[in-house]
Amino acid sequence: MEFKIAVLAGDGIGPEISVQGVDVMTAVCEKFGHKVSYEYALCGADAIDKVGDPFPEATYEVCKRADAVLFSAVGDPKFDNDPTAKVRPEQGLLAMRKKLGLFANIRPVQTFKCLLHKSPLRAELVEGADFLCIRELTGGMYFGEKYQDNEKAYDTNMYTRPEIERILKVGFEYAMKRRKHLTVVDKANVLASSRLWRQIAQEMAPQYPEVTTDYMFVDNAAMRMIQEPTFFDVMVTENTFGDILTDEGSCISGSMGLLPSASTGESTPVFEPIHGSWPQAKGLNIANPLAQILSVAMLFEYFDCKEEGALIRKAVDASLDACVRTPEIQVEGGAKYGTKEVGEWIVNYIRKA
Ligand SMILES: NC(=O)C1=CN([C@@H]2O[C@H](COP(=O)(O)OP(=O)(O)OC[C@H]3O[C@@H](n4cnc5c(N)ncnc54)[C@H](O)[C@@H]3O)[C@@H](O)[C@H]2O)C=CC1
Ligand SMILES: CC(C)CC(=O)C(=O)O
Ligand SMILES: [Mg+2]
Repeated sequence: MEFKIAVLAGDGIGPEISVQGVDVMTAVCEKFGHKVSYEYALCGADAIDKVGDPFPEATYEVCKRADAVLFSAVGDPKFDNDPTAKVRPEQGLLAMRKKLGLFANIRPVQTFKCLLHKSPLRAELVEGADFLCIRELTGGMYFGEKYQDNEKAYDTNMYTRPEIERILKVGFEYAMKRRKHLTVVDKANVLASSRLWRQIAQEMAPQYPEVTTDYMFVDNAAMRMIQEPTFFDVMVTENTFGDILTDEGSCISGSMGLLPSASTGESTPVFEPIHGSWPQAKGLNIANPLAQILSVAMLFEYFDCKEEGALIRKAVDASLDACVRTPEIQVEGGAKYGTKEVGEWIVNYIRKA
């Protein structure tokens, strides 16, 4: 195959993990005889500083002509700490998702056997947890009408029937391919938007008689994820709830630096870690590159390159087993590995495999 990849490194730890993702992509392509080329483009705070726009038109063009986007993270404290800033790095990420029509964000939450004790939850509780959060990505509060003055502010949580139907369909279809259990997470006891989600889910469920569909309020789901994470197979939920619940999900795996995702929909898919730009770690070579590297595995799997994805997963497992890990998941007293060293170890493993 031939892959044209748009690389959007962004801010904070973004550029450091991006390099590792690209190197793994290149190593796998060499191994399997695929051609790969990269086009780098600006986004986030970096793009605001350089051209005044967090998702410049030139970046959009690069994304449109690519087969896939390898995205890292955006965000910078100088904007986080200025609630009056009119242009923000995160608007670039939202613009990319909206313009590319990426309505379905697939976020797998899994455990690694050797990291069970790194979860703040008891190992026996998280063992075997393996679920997908299907997060709606281009609607809801992040995109609804907003207003802000010194006395009043609001964000509108709006969803239309077609938006709900298409994301629920993704949820039901993933459930069919997995353990056939779909949990629709909403707040239908309070929110009108959630009631429409639940109504449409109930209308669609009979089309998937093999799927056990249940409905759970988001506050209860947040608790159940901690209490019994193995309960879940596929959960489908709106943009805001999915964003929050998957950060919580990273505690099941043991680190924010472990969770990849695929943002898919109407055009070029984007593969991105679920975490942000962790600005405090910028330049320190301590960020875990695995979320980015596993996003590359998801990229290959999206294009039906199963062996390529499996090799990356094998290399990641091997690095963890060999204790080649970044500080937040390192064994006590073990050798120290940085972002770069973990990435290089994985690339070498792939080359030798
Ligand atoms: N997709 C994106 O680009 C996202 C961007 N952001 C932005 O990122 C900036 C920082 O936001 P935060 O709320 O601090 O979230 P964050 O995800 O950047 O960091 C939260 C915590 O997660 C851990 N963490 C994150 N990435 C890690 C990695 N690769 N390896 C090991 N540990 C890691 C660290 O302990 C960190 O303190 C903000 O400007 C925010 O708006 C936040 C979330 C997503
Ligand atoms: C920074 C936000 C726009 C998004 C976010 O937190 C996420 O996609 O996980
Ligand atoms: Mg988030």
